[in-house]
Amino acid sequence: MTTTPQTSPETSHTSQETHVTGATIWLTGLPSAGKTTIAYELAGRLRDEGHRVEVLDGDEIREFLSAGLGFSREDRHTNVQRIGFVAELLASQGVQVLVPVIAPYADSREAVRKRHQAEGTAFVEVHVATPVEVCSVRDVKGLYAKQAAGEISGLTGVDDPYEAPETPDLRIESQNQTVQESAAQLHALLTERGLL
Ligand SMILES: Nc1ncnc2c1ncn2[C@@H]1O[C@H](COP(=O)(O)OS(=O)(=O)O)[C@@H](OP(=O)(O)O)[C@H]1O
Ligand SMILES: Nc1ncnc2c1ncn2[C@@H]1O[C@H](COP(=O)(O)OP(=O)(O)O)[C@@H](O)[C@H]1O
Repeated sequence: MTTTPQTSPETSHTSQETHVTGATIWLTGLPSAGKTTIAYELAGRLRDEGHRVEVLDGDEIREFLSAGLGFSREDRHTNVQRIGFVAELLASQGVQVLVPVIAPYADSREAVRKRHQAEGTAFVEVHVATPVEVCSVRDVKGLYAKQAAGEISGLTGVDDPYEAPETPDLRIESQNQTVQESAAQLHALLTERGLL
Protein backbone atom coordinates (compact mmCIF):
# COMPACT_ATOMS: atom_id res chain seq x y z
CA MET A 1 0.00 0.00 0.00
CA THR A 2 1.32 3.42 -0.89
CA THR A 3 0.98 6.21 1.58
CA THR A 4 0.83 9.89 0.86
CA PRO A 5 3.61 11.68 2.74
CA GLN A 6 2.11 13.83 5.46
CA THR A 7 3.61 17.18 6.25
CA SER A 8 3.85 17.78 9.95
CA PRO A 9 2.47 21.02 11.30
CA GLU A 10 6.02 22.03 12.28
CA THR A 11 7.51 21.60 8.80
CA SER A 12 4.52 23.08 6.96
CA HIS A 13 4.79 26.25 8.98
CA THR A 14 6.59 28.59 6.62
CA SER A 15 5.80 32.07 7.94
CA GLN A 16 8.42 33.74 10.10
CA GLU A 17 7.20 34.65 13.55
CA THR A 18 8.64 37.84 14.94
CA HIS A 19 8.63 38.39 18.66
CA VAL A 20 8.05 41.93 19.80
CA THR A 21 7.48 42.91 23.37
CA GLY A 22 5.06 45.73 24.04
CA ALA A 23 3.72 47.00 27.32
CA THR A 24 1.34 49.53 28.78
CA ILE A 25 3.17 51.74 31.25
CA TRP A 26 0.59 53.70 33.22
CA LEU A 27 1.77 56.75 35.16
CA THR A 28 -0.84 57.62 37.76
CA GLY A 29 -0.64 60.57 40.14
CA LEU A 30 -1.99 64.00 40.99
CA PRO A 31 -2.15 66.96 38.58
CA SER A 32 1.38 68.44 38.24
CA ALA A 33 2.95 65.32 39.77
CA GLY A 34 5.21 64.95 36.71
CA LYS A 35 3.41 62.15 34.84
CA THR A 36 3.51 63.84 31.42
CA THR A 37 7.06 65.14 31.76
CA ILE A 38 8.44 61.73 32.75
CA ALA A 39 6.43 59.98 30.02
CA TYR A 40 7.85 62.21 27.24
CA GLU A 41 11.38 62.00 28.65
CA LEU A 42 11.23 58.20 28.62
CA ALA A 43 9.48 58.12 25.23
CA GLY A 44 12.39 60.04 23.68
CA ARG A 45 14.90 57.67 25.17
CA LEU A 46 12.98 54.57 24.03
CA ARG A 47 12.61 55.93 20.50
CA ASP A 48 16.34 56.62 20.35
CA GLU A 49 16.85 52.96 21.25
CA GLY A 50 14.65 51.90 18.33
CA HIS A 51 11.44 51.01 20.16
CA ARG A 52 8.00 51.83 18.82
CA VAL A 53 6.44 54.21 21.33
CA GLU A 54 3.11 55.99 21.79
CA VAL A 55 2.18 58.45 24.52
CA LEU A 56 -1.55 58.52 25.26
CA ASP A 57 -1.64 61.99 26.76
CA GLY A 58 -4.67 62.62 28.98
CA ASP A 59 -5.35 66.08 27.59
CA GLU A 60 -5.25 64.90 23.96
CA ILE A 61 -7.44 61.89 24.74
CA ARG A 62 -10.02 64.15 26.37
CA GLU A 63 -10.08 66.30 23.22
CA PHE A 64 -10.80 63.36 20.91
CA LEU A 65 -11.45 59.83 22.24
CA SER A 66 -13.12 61.07 25.43
CA ALA A 67 -14.58 64.34 24.15
CA GLY A 68 -17.63 65.27 26.20
CA LEU A 69 -16.58 63.44 29.34
CA GLY A 70 -16.18 65.43 32.55
CA PHE A 71 -14.61 64.69 35.91
CA SER A 72 -17.35 62.81 37.75
CA ARG A 73 -16.43 59.39 39.14
CA GLU A 74 -18.35 57.72 36.31
CA ASP A 75 -16.79 59.84 33.55
CA ARG A 76 -13.28 59.37 34.90
CA HIS A 77 -13.89 55.61 35.01
CA THR A 78 -15.14 55.61 31.41
CA ASN A 79 -12.15 57.70 30.33
CA VAL A 80 -9.69 55.32 31.97
CA GLN A 81 -11.36 52.22 30.47
CA ARG A 82 -11.25 53.72 26.95
CA ILE A 83 -7.60 54.59 27.32
CA GLY A 84 -6.88 51.15 28.76
CA PHE A 85 -8.58 49.51 25.78
CA VAL A 86 -6.55 51.44 23.20
CA ALA A 87 -3.33 51.01 25.19
CA GLU A 88 -3.77 47.24 25.29
CA LEU A 89 -4.39 47.08 21.53
CA LEU A 90 -1.20 49.00 20.83
CA ALA A 91 0.88 47.16 23.42
CA SER A 92 -0.24 43.80 22.07
CA GLN A 93 1.27 44.86 18.72
CA GLY A 94 4.66 45.52 20.24
CA VAL A 95 4.32 49.21 21.06
CA GLN A 96 5.61 50.67 24.33
CA VAL A 97 2.57 52.67 25.42
CA LEU A 98 3.11 55.41 27.99
CA VAL A 99 -0.07 56.64 29.68
CA PRO A 100 0.29 59.78 31.83
CA VAL A 101 -3.29 59.85 33.09
CA ILE A 102 -4.46 60.51 36.67
CA ALA A 103 -6.75 57.42 36.92
CA PRO A 104 -7.73 58.28 40.51
CA TYR A 105 -9.80 55.17 41.32
CA ALA A 106 -8.22 51.86 42.26
CA ASP A 107 -11.05 49.80 40.75
CA SER A 108 -10.66 51.56 37.38
CA ARG A 109 -6.94 50.80 37.32
CA GLU A 110 -7.58 47.22 38.41
CA ALA A 111 -10.05 46.72 35.54
CA VAL A 112 -7.40 47.89 33.08
CA ARG A 113 -4.84 45.55 34.64
CA LYS A 114 -7.30 42.63 34.37
CA ARG A 115 -7.95 43.36 30.69
CA HIS A 116 -4.22 43.24 30.03
CA GLN A 117 -3.83 40.03 32.03
CA ALA A 118 -6.67 38.40 30.10
CA GLU A 119 -4.95 39.26 26.82
CA GLY A 120 -1.48 38.30 28.07
CA THR A 121 -0.21 41.85 27.61
CA ALA A 122 2.23 43.45 30.04
CA PHE A 123 0.90 46.20 32.28
CA VAL A 124 3.14 48.28 34.52
CA GLU A 125 1.67 50.63 37.11
CA VAL A 126 3.84 53.57 38.12
CA HIS A 127 2.79 55.87 40.93
CA VAL A 128 4.26 59.32 40.45
CA ALA A 129 3.90 60.01 44.14
CA THR A 130 4.65 63.71 44.33
CA PRO A 131 2.96 65.14 47.44
CA VAL A 132 0.06 67.51 46.91
CA GLU A 133 2.02 70.31 48.64
CA VAL A 134 4.67 70.11 45.89
CA CYS A 135 2.12 69.68 43.08
CA SER A 136 0.17 72.74 44.19
CA VAL A 137 3.32 74.87 44.07
CA ARG A 138 4.24 73.56 40.61
CA ASP A 139 0.63 74.09 39.50
CA VAL A 140 1.53 73.75 35.81
CA LYS A 141 -1.99 74.53 34.58
CA GLY A 142 -3.08 76.85 37.38
CA LEU A 143 -5.74 74.39 38.57
CA TYR A 144 -4.72 74.46 42.25
CA ALA A 145 -4.92 78.26 42.27
CA LYS A 146 -8.31 78.15 40.58
CA GLN A 147 -9.58 75.64 43.12
CA ALA A 148 -8.26 77.78 46.00
CA ALA A 149 -9.98 80.82 44.50
CA GLY A 150 -13.26 78.90 44.32
CA GLU A 151 -13.32 79.05 40.51
CA ILE A 152 -13.34 75.25 40.10
CA SER A 153 -14.15 72.30 42.33
CA GLY A 154 -13.58 68.56 42.15
CA LEU A 155 -9.82 68.83 41.75
CA THR A 156 -8.11 65.47 42.26
CA GLY A 157 -6.21 65.29 45.53
CA VAL A 158 -7.75 68.48 46.89
CA ASP A 159 -11.53 68.21 46.93
CA ASP A 160 -11.89 65.04 44.85
CA PRO A 161 -10.55 61.56 45.70
CA TYR A 162 -7.20 60.12 44.71
CA GLU A 163 -6.80 56.49 45.71
CA ALA A 164 -3.05 55.97 45.71
CA PRO A 165 -1.89 52.53 44.51
CA GLU A 166 -0.97 50.33 47.48
CA THR A 167 1.42 48.09 45.56
CA PRO A 168 2.51 49.85 42.37
CA ASP A 169 5.22 48.28 40.25
CA LEU A 170 7.22 51.45 40.85
CA ARG A 171 6.87 54.54 43.01
CA ILE A 172 8.60 57.70 41.81
CA GLU A 173 9.30 60.52 44.28
CA SER A 174 9.71 63.26 41.69
CA GLN A 175 10.25 65.94 44.35
CA ASN A 176 13.58 64.34 45.25
CA GLN A 177 15.10 63.78 41.81
CA THR A 178 15.50 65.18 38.33
CA VAL A 179 13.24 64.29 35.40
CA GLN A 180 16.12 62.30 33.88
CA GLU A 181 16.58 60.33 37.09
CA SER A 182 12.86 59.54 37.24
CA ALA A 183 12.86 58.35 33.62
CA ALA A 184 16.02 56.30 34.23
CA GLN A 185 14.41 54.62 37.25
CA LEU A 186 11.48 53.55 35.08
CA HIS A 187 13.75 52.49 32.23
CA ALA A 188 15.68 50.27 34.67
CA LEU A 189 12.47 48.58 35.83
CA LEU A 190 11.37 47.84 32.25
CA THR A 191 14.78 46.36 31.49
CA GLU A 192 14.68 44.26 34.66
CA ARG A 193 11.24 42.94 33.67
CA GLY A 194 12.51 41.94 30.24
CA LEU A 195 10.21 44.42 28.51
CA LEU A 196 12.92 46.25 26.54
N1 LIG B 1 -11.19 68.64 38.33
C1 LIG B 1 -10.09 68.15 37.77
N2 LIG B 1 -9.39 67.18 38.39
C2 LIG B 1 -8.28 66.69 37.79
N3 LIG B 1 -7.78 67.14 36.62
C3 LIG B 1 -8.45 68.12 35.97
C4 LIG B 1 -9.62 68.66 36.52
N4 LIG B 1 -10.08 69.61 35.65
C5 LIG B 1 -9.22 69.64 34.61
N5 LIG B 1 -8.23 68.75 34.80
C6 LIG B 1 -7.16 68.52 33.83
O1 LIG B 1 -7.43 67.32 33.12
C7 LIG B 1 -6.37 66.40 33.26
C8 LIG B 1 -6.88 65.12 33.89
O2 LIG B 1 -7.37 64.31 32.94
P1 LIG B 1 -7.18 62.75 33.08
O3 LIG B 1 -7.85 62.20 31.86
O4 LIG B 1 -5.76 62.43 33.30
O5 LIG B 1 -8.00 62.43 34.43
S1 LIG B 1 -8.83 61.15 34.88
O6 LIG B 1 -7.93 60.00 34.88
O7 LIG B 1 -9.95 60.95 33.95
O8 LIG B 1 -9.29 61.49 36.24
C9 LIG B 1 -5.35 66.97 34.21
O9 LIG B 1 -4.10 66.84 33.57
P2 LIG B 1 -2.74 66.63 34.36
O10 LIG B 1 -2.51 67.94 35.08
O11 LIG B 1 -1.73 66.39 33.27
O12 LIG B 1 -2.86 65.48 35.30
C10 LIG B 1 -5.79 68.38 34.43
O13 LIG B 1 -4.98 69.27 33.72
N1 LIG C 1 11.61 64.67 38.76
C1 LIG C 1 10.63 65.29 38.09
N2 LIG C 1 9.83 64.54 37.32
C2 LIG C 1 8.82 65.11 36.62
N3 LIG C 1 8.54 66.43 36.62
C3 LIG C 1 9.32 67.22 37.38
C4 LIG C 1 10.38 66.69 38.14
N4 LIG C 1 10.96 67.70 38.79
C5 LIG C 1 10.29 68.82 38.44
N5 LIG C 1 9.30 68.57 37.58
C6 LIG C 1 8.39 69.57 36.97
O1 LIG C 1 7.05 69.31 37.42
C7 LIG C 1 6.11 69.66 36.41
C8 LIG C 1 5.21 68.47 36.17
O2 LIG C 1 4.23 68.77 35.19
P1 LIG C 1 3.49 67.66 34.34
O3 LIG C 1 4.49 66.68 33.83
O4 LIG C 1 2.64 68.36 33.33
O5 LIG C 1 2.60 66.94 35.44
P2 LIG C 1 1.32 66.02 35.26
O6 LIG C 1 1.34 65.43 33.87
O7 LIG C 1 1.46 64.98 36.33
O8 LIG C 1 0.13 66.91 35.49
C9 LIG C 1 6.89 70.07 35.17
O9 LIG C 1 6.98 71.48 35.13
C10 LIG C 1 8.27 69.46 35.44
O10 LIG C 1 9.30 70.17 34.82
